[in-house]
Amino acid sequence: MKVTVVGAGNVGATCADVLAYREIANEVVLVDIKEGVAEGKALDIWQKAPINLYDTRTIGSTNDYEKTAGSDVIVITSGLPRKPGMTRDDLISTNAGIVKSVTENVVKHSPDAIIIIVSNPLDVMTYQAHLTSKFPRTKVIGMAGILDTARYRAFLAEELNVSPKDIQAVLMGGHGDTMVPLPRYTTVGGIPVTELIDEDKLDAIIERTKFGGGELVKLMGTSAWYAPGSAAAQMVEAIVRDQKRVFPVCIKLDGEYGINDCYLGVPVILGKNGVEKVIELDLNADEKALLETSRKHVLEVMSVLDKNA
Ligand SMILES: NC(=O)c1ccc[n+]([C@@H]2O[C@H](COP(=O)([O-])OP(=O)(O)OC[C@H]3O[C@@H](n4cnc5c(N)ncnc54)[C@H](O)[C@@H]3O)[C@@H](O)[C@H]2O)c1
Ligand SMILES: O=C(O)C[C@H](O)C(=O)O
Repeated sequence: MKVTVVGAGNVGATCADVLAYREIANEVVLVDIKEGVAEGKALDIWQKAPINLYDTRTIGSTNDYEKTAGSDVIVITSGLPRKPGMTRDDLISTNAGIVKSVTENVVKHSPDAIIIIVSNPLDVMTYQAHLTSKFPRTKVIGMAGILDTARYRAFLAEELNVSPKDIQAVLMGGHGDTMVPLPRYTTVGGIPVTELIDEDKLDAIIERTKFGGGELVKLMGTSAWYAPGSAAAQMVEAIVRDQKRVFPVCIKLDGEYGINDCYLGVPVILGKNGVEKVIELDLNADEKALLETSRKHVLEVMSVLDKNA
């Protein structure tokens, strides 16, 4: 299997590294616009292979998309990250242009690939890539839900002093402050989380999760990469190994949850065909209201992209 990662910055290089050392693909091509950066990082990852014992071939390219030809999966991480004081939506004008031109280049050389978007604002960049590629909606999807859910699970594991491995959860909606955590679908080793934690503590964890990206931007002056890069690699793994994993993934909704033409995170089954099924949960009135707020927010940002098109 061949995987291309566009953007050899913090998230892209981390994703390529995870794909290599976990041998998720046979070949990983890392592309960046900055001269030599992708080649250098790909070479560094390759030189780690004899130490960490893997044989995934990593290749770097400065804007030469010939090298990406025939990729099975493409991960797009190119674009600006936010700085303290910015929202993800502030990145739209710069990143929409980058995602559009990168998508044009990758689809030319890999017409059958599945595209995973990471660049922000995530839901709207997924829209951009879908518009540009004209691929089916099930093959142009965004990574955010795995990351947001991981943050929620990590905070819960810390609070309950249990292994993060035993926490299962679902988060829905846009990748932003309006994301929709679902305590009703959160379990700890099969036990509903609400039986193990006070309501006010759970509410505080949900609030922290919603602003989890911003917390890291404030600490580091730029956004996170270890968890995001690993989350994108986990989506690639589900596809190339046809694992049928159940993950929250951003996709254009086509009637599911009574929503049309909006890109939102929802639980799906992910396998060799991309999104193989959107899972429709029976949301209660409060959960539906939160999802509606999230939908309205994403639609507003989508309309900025439409105006600038
Ligand atoms: N979806 C998520 O959950 C999530 C999580 C973390 C980061 N992000 C987003 O991912 C993006 C990348 O973040 P980062 O921390 O890796 O940033 P970064 O600045 O470290 O890396 C971005 C890279 O993209 C490259 N690039 C820019 N234009 C390009 C083009 N036209 N072609 C190829 N490469 C190009 C840059 O040269 C740079 O190396 C940001 O938009 C960030 O907001 C999303
Ligand atoms: O917060 C950001 O700007 C990056 C990313 O979306 C994240 O959640 O870490």
